[in-house]
Amino acid sequence: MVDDYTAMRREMDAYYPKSKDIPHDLQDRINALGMHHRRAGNMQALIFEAIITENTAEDEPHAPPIRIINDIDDESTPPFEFYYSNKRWHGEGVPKPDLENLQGCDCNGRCDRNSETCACMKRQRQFLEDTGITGFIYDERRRLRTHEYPIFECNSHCRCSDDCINRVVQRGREVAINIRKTPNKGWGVFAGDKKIPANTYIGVYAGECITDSEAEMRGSIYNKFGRTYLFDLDFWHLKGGDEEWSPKFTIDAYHAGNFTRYLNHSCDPNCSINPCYIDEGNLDKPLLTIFTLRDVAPGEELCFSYFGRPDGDEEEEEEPPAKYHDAVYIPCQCGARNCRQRMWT
Ligand SMILES: C[S@@+](CC[C@H](N)C(=O)[O-])C[C@H]1O[C@@H](n2cnc3c(N)ncnc32)[C@H](O)[C@@H]1O
Repeated sequence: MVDDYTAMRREMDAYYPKSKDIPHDLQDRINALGMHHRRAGNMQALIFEAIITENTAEDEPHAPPIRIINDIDDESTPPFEFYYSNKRWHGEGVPKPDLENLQGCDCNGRCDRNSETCACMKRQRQFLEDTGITGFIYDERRRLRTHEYPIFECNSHCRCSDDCINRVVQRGREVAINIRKTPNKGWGVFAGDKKIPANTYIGVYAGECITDSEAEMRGSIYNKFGRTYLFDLDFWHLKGGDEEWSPKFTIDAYHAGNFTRYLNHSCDPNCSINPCYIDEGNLDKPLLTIFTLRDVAPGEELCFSYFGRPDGDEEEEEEPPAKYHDAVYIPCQCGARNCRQRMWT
């Protein structure tokens, strides 16, 4: 199955999704119904779950189905305001995926973690120098060996096999998760019935890739209703020591996105966000990939820190980037012992 899937991806090299093509017909029809119909019992949850399965069957063939659960109030599903998708949709002014500068490896079968010649290994090694890690960033069980470092997976130009150890994010989600209503943070993402081990891939923060100026404009609209799904492509390895550097692109999961748009903030997060490159040679456009930082118990909520990884300096309050000058502060409801008590949205 994975073999077929990767072959299909290779053929589709030339195709990339664009924001203007995000389907919205179903969302429009459902939103046109009266509130009575939109809240009718479990029907909505079944439709929502079916849409998720249908829209993601190709790119996460091993994923257990996602359940929508609400034992808090009578809102049967999150609002039907977005197109459910694991893909990245390219907005106006955003360059298409750079496949010309994408280098593949010439390995046979699975890439060898001790190889001296694997091009993907060499590229990865450049970015792991200060960690002391040799080999790929994944271990034999496909778990992440260090967090918040750029991940360079084998790609469509590589000769290695589909079961190569350096292909993890591209295989799609394999763990069970549910979207569940929380008492005080809206909807959230929770582990399914099984424990999720530390360093496991959870999902990709999917959505529209938009320019910095578009993000600023959308940010001030979202701030008015106190809910934002913007995530800047802002990582240390892109700055190269340049104090003036600012992110060129932002991911907006408002119009299109997947379950990761429901990940809430925690001051003591159990997940991290990591930049990852697969079929993209442009360093400014990594995928945002979510991995567990520690073992997650069955049914536990999955959260990441909206302010980057806590560095232990609790006195230091992170400020929103200058472009989100009208960001709104709200009380943080994460409940962690080290909670900063407030967050910006
Ligand atoms: C990306 S959305 C997360 C999903 C959101 N709960 C929902 O129902 O759509 C971010 C929003 O969730 C809420 N949120 C997330 N983490 C929170 C926290 N720790 N405390 C309070 N609200 C939170 C805020 O309204 C924030 O703007």
